[in-house]
Amino acid sequence: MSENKIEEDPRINGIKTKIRVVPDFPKKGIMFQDITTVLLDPKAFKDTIDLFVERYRDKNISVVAGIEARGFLFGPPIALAIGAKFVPLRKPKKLPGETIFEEYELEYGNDRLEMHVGAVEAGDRALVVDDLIATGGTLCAAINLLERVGAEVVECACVIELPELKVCCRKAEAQGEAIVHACGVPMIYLSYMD
Ligand SMILES: O=P(O)(O)OC[C@H]1O[C@H](OP(=O)(O)OP(=O)(O)O)[C@H](O)[C@@H]1O
Ligand SMILES: Nc1ncnc2[nH]cnc12
Repeated sequence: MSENKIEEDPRINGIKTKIRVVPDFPKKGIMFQDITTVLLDPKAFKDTIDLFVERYRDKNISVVAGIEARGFLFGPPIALAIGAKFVPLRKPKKLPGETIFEEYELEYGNDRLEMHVGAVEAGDRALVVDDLIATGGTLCAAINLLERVGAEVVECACVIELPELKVCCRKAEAQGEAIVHACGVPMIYLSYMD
């Protein structure tokens, strides 16, 4: 996956230094990557958005789909800057209209993503945005939702990739499990934790 990292840009290191790592949250053994500390620094936050906007502004993206909750922080400014609509992919029972859903497993539990019927149409060109990829289960659920209604998922964009779980992703990929790359969608990320 390293070929998909935005390499060499001096802004990346600045962003990376603003990510706070909290051990044993939300439960023992998890090294939680906290992006709220990036949001406290206007330059790091702007650099994060700009890096994605520079990559996607000429890719004819018609919809940015943001994953609840942290994809809602990065997705809308990217959507506004590239002139795309923003569609929230939400956790269960939050959307008031008719929805479709996908279930998935997390590093620390199970969950489900829902999307409003009609928000994304066949032929839409989609970018999926989240703060972090761990196992890829969440992104896969998002991709499935978008593809079920006929959208083309052009790429997934995350700020952080977890290196220890990347190994799991590669293993899963080799075994042909349904992870992000098995869905056939390229993924870009800015920074992973050393
Ligand atoms: O690659 P995966 O293993 O699927 O994990 C990544 C997902 O986990 C986190 O969200 P979380 O489910 O903790 O929800 P939150 O943003 O609402 O806290 C993160 O923001 C991603 O959405
Ligand atoms: N280690 C982690 N830090 C922050 N968000 C996560 N989502 C899944 N694993 C995570």
